[in-house]
Amino acid sequence: MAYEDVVPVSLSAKFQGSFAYFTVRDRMSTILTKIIDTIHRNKNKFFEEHGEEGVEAEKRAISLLSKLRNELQTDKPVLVLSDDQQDTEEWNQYMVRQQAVLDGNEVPSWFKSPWLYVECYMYRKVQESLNLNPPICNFDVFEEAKNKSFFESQLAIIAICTYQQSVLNKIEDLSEEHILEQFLKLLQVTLWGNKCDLSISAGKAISQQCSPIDSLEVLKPYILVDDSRSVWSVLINSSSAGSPPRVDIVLDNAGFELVTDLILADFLLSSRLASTIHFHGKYMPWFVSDTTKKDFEWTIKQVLRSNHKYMSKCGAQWKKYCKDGTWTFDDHKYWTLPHEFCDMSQVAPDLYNDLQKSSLILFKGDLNYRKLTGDRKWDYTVPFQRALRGFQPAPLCSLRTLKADVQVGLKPGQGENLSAADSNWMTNGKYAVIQFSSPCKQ
Ligand SMILES: O=P(O)(O)OC[C@H]1O[C@](O)(CO)[C@@H](O)[C@@H]1O
Ligand SMILES: [Mn+2]
Repeated sequence: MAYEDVVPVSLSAKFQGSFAYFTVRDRMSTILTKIIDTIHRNKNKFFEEHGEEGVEAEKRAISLLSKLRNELQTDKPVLVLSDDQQDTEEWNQYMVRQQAVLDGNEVPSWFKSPWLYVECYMYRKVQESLNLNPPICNFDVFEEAKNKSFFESQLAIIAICTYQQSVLNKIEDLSEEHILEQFLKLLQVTLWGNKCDLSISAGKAISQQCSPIDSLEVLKPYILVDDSRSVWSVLINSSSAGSPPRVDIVLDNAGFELVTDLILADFLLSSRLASTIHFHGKYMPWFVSDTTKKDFEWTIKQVLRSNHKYMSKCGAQWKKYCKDGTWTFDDHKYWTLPHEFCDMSQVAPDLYNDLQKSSLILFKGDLNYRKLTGDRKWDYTVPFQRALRGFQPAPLCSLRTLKADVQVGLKPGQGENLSAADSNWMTNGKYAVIQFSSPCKQ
C-alpha cells in the first residue's frame, strides 16, 4: 500500500447519534422487513414454479431473515456464512480480520463493527438465506422495486432519449467546443441520476419525474467539487493522440440512473471520445437498487421495446453495442465484498489489472465513494488522492450525490459553511461531487 501512515477510524454505529447509527438501527431493519414481506407476497409464484418445495423454501428463508433482523436489532455478533459459494471463504476471512482489530474480549457485531462492513454483510446474508434454499436462490428480492422505479421515471427517460437523439443527429457537425458542452451536460445528468437510489429511502419509490436537462442550471450550485474539465482533458488528450480510449463505468443503481449512464456511454462513443465502454455491475442483488446483469439486460430491452420513437432508437443502438462487443458487462465478485477499494490490488489482482487497462474509470454513486475513501472519518480538506490510499488503477472520477457522512477534497471552510447552512448536507442527497484523481498527479 502506498500510504502506511495513520488513517482515521471507520464510520460505525458505535458512534451513537451518527448517520451510521441511525442507518443500522432504523433503515437496515426496515429494509429487512420489506424483504420478508416481498418473499411472503411471492409465495404463490414459488408454489407455481416449484410446488410444495417452493413454499417450504419460502418459509425457511423467511425464518432465517427474521432471525437475522433480530440479531441486528439486538446487536448480536455477526456469524460466519455457511452457503458454500465462491465468496463465502473470503467473507469469513474478512470477519476473522475484523475480530483481530477489536480488543481481545470483543467480537464483531452490528453496532460495534465498521458500518461499511455490517451494511454489506446484511445484503450478503440476505443472499445466503436464499442460497440455502435452492429452489428460490435466484429470486431477486429487489426486482419489483427496481422495475417499478424504471416505469415511474418514464417521462424523464423519454425526455433524455429525445434530447440524446437530437444531439446524435447533428454530432458530425459539432465543433469540439459544442461536444464539450454536451459532454458536461450529460455528465451532470448521470451525476444527478444518482439521486434515484432506493436504499436511502429504505426501498420507498424514488423516480425522476421532470426533464433532467432542464434542471441542470438550478442544480449547479449544489455541486461541491467539479473536476469535470479534468475528465474532459483525459478523454480529449487520448482521442487526439489517435486512439479513442476505453472508458469503464462502475455502475450503481438500476432505473433512471442506469439509463443516464447508458446515455452518457452512447454519447462518448458517438462523439468518438471513447472506443469501448466496460460496465461493471453487481453479481447479486445489492443495496436495494444496484444494477445486476439481469437489470442491465432488462433495461436495454425495455428501452428498445418502447412505443416512443426516440426511446426505442436508443435501445436499438444499445443492443447493437452489446452484440458487437463495444459495450461489455462484468460482474466481478469484488464489488459485492465489504473491502475498501485500496485493498483491491491485493484481494482481486485480476480486477485491478483489468482496470489498469482503462483510460478513465467513472465510479457512480455513494457506496462506491464510501469504498473509494474507506468510509472513514476524514477531515473535509484531505485531498481525494490521499483518501484513496494508493487505489489508482487509472485516472478515475467519482460521480456521487452525498448520502453518507464522508466527504474529502473540500476547500478550507467549505464543510463548516455547509454545516452551518444545512446540518444534513452530507446525507440528504441534495449535494454532489464530480471528483477526479489521476496517477500523473501522484
Ligand atoms: O446507491 P448509492 O448512491 O450507492 O447510495 C446508497 C447509499 O444509501 C445508503 O444505503 C443509506 O444508508 C448508504 O449506505 C449508501 O451509501
Ligand atoms: Mn446503490
